[in-house]
Amino acid sequence: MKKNRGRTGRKRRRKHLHTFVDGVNCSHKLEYIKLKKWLKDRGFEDSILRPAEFRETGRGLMATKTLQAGDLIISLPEKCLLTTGTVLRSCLGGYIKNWKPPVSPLMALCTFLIAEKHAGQKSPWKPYLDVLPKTYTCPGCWEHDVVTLLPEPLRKKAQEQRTTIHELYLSSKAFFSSLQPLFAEDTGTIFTYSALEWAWCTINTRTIYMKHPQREWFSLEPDVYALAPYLDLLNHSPNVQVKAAFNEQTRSYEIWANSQCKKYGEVFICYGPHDNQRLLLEYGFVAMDNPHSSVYVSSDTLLKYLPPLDKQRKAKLSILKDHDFLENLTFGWDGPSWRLLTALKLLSLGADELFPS
Ligand SMILES: C[S@@+](CC[C@H](N)C(=O)[O-])C[C@H]1O[C@@H](n2cnc3c(N)ncnc32)[C@H](O)[C@@H]1O
Repeated sequence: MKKNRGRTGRKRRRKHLHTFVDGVNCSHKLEYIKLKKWLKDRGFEDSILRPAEFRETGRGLMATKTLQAGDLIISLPEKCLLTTGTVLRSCLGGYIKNWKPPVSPLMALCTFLIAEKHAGQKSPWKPYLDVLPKTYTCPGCWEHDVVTLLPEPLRKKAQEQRTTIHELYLSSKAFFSSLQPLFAEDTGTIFTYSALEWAWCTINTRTIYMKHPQREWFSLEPDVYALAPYLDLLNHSPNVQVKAAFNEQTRSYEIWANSQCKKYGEVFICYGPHDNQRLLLEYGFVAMDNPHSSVYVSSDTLLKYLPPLDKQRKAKLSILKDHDFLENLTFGWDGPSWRLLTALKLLSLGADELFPS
């Protein structure tokens, strides 16, 4: 009988494979081949990373060799980055410079993404746009009925996110109309609410932090965004550390490993010490085994346990409200946060302690 031919053999082989390979390499797909070529034309030298599908985290980047602390993970030349500078150099630049009141850096980037997506084959950014997600999972994009199922205070934050995008859309309509000379179609059919929602989520979930000097053509909001093709395929892990910054000498955005990553393992970066509520709101996912996990205590819950006959109830609430202490009250792995403890301490003060004579 031939060895390993049966079901047990197949199972064993699969198990053996899984101990080496965490994800399925998808670098052979046409969209990634085109993206790599596009990046190479802009000076990108192939890195040790490959796009892959992972069971736990979806699409991400896989290491083709073991990475040690101190290794360069990726170096993306300035020419590959999409910033407000890119937008100002495009045909949108003149319109942005002439528009009053000035648009925000975020809005300029959203407009650029929508316009380039609309340009299709004609867009020089097509290979990048083709690998961007078609939809996003941030709560601001969820159906209203689904958002109402969320617990407070997450529900309120999700509704605020939706309102933010909606207000941005309404306040930008006139600016979008001003771009009509650039398009054969009615701008109302190009710069739609769903197009803005997609662009807004693209910026909010994928940009790297890169501070640019304040420019007179933009509003005063900080200009700290850069879209970094390919590098933005890196998923988040709260348990890794990397060094990431724009290197003025090499004129490239570089990421350096601070810990080891095994060959064929997923390479992660850390988006910040975020709890799962923040990850869900800003990036549309939650992280397993998140050391920053916390449970939010809504002000309603807090007030439920405040003695109803407390004569100082109104005064205490007013102090907490004025000092913004009715929000972001949490329990973490180490117990109540300092903010929650402070709020609880104030609520449990006796009348003589609250206003000592
Ligand atoms: C910068 S992109 C990373 C690449 C992304 N997975 C992709 O396919 O384009 C950030 C997005 O990746 C996803 N993501 C990042 N880290 C994740 C994780 N640990 N688990 C699940 N999804 C994650 C979230 O959808 C997030 O908004």
